[in-house]
Amino acid sequence: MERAPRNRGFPTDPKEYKLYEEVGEGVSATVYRALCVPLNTFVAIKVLDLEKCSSDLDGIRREVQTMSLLDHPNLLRACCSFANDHQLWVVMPFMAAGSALHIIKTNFPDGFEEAVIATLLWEVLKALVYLHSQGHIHRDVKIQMELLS
Ligand SMILES: Nc1ncnc2c1ncn2[C@@H]1O[C@H](COP(=O)(O)OP(=O)(O)OP(=O)(O)O)[C@@H](O)[C@H]1O
Repeated sequence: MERAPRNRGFPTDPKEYKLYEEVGEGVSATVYRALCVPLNTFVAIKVLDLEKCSSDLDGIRREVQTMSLLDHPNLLRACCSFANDHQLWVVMPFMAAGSALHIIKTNFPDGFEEAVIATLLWEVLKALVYLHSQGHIHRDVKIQMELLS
C-alpha cells in the first residue's frame, strides 16, 4: 500500500485540515481523524495542549523530531508538525483499522490466534531493531493497524 509522502506537500497551516471525530486520547494529547484538503488525504492529527505540558516541552520536541526522522515501514512517522496557538499539531498517516487492542476488544474477545500474535510481534521486533540501530529506545510500544485494500 502507498504510504503518505513524508513532509513533502503537507501544509503547515491548520486551515488546510478539516478535523473530524476524535479517535483517541493519550496522557497529553487528543488524536483526531482529519482530511488534508489540498492533498485530499485522510490523516491523524495529534493535538497537544502546550500549556498543559509546558514542563516537558523538550521531551515533546524530541518525540516529534524522532517521529519525523525515522524511516521504517512499521513505524508511524510524522508527516509534519506545527504550532497552532497554544497547541502543537502532529500530522500522521491515519491508521484506519485502529489499535490492535481495539481490534481484539471488538472482534476477537478470546484474543488473537498464536500465529497472528507471532506475526504481529515479528513486525514489532523488526521496528524495534531498526529503532535500536538508530540509537533510540521505545518506552511505550502500541500497535496501530492500517487498512489494506
Ligand atoms: N495515526 C493514527 N491513526 C489512527 N489512530 C491513532 C493514530 N495515532 C493515535 N491514534 C489513536 O489515538 C490514541 C492516542 O494516541 P497517542 O499517540 O496520544 O497515544 P498514547 O501513546 O496512548 O499517548 P501518550 O503518548 O500520551 O502515552 C491511540 O491509542 C490510538 O487509538
